[in-house]
Amino acid sequence: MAEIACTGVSKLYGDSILAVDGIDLTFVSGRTTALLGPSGCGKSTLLRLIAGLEEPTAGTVSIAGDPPAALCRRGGLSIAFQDPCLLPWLTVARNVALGRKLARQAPDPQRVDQLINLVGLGGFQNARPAALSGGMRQRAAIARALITRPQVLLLDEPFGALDALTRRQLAQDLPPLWQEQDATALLVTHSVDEAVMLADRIVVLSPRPARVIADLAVPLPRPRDPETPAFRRLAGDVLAVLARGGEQAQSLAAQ
Ligand SMILES: Nc1ncnc2c1ncn2[C@@H]1O[C@H](COP(=O)(O)OP(=O)(O)OP(=O)(O)O)[C@@H](O)[C@H]1O
Repeated sequence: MAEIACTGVSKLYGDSILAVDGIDLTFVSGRTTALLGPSGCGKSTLLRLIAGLEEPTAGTVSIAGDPPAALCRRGGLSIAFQDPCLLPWLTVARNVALGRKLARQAPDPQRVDQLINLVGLGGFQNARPAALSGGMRQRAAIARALITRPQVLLLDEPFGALDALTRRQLAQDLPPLWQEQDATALLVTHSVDEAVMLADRIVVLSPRPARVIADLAVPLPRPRDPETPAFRRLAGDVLAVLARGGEQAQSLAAQ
């Protein structure tokens, strides 16, 4: 079990850029949470703090009671960024397999194949990144993040460069992959539909500095269809919360 606990987490860049302000959140195993907020609000900063890539200026982040670095060292934490960061000289299969090598796990060519097929790259195992579209590279990066069967999976707008149809397909196909292994998954997004499609829980953040303005359950069965009335209703509610958060921040700034 890899419960993530953020306690009073803040991040100040330099003297004046407060990106994250006093976040208290717990994320439990087997659940997918979307961190939703307007552009520049501090979502990626919060994700980097949880990954241990940056240190908070106040508060603490722990995973299963330890600092994030402890899980990283054991290969239990994977992160996929919007920029896929594939190694150009390696094939798709080798890029995906690299995830296990870096985590010092034994090779598992069968899982490499399975994941490549699942993200819709079947037939491109031997292609190099230069021969792929941006969206295909992103899908390869998602497969690489999943190859270690991580206990914690952090996704920073991983579907940003994908077309609407592929996003929808991956949103259906991917969550079962990390749910079956009881991973604690966090997804950063500014798309309400993506949050409702993928998550069990949506944490809505204010404009910078990121503060929690709502913490909502997504009680929709899977697979989800964005065209259904229940989906549209929930997406509308979330959007209203997001818009209210923006208005509150503007009126505070004006005071
Ligand atoms: N290394 C850094 N040094 C200084 N300021 C930074 C740094 N990283 C982020 N910031 C600032 O912190 C704020 C939050 O940035 P962050 O990337 O976390 O937002 P975001 O919500 O993920 O944005 P987007 O949705 O546009 O990706 C921004 O004002 C950004 O300029």
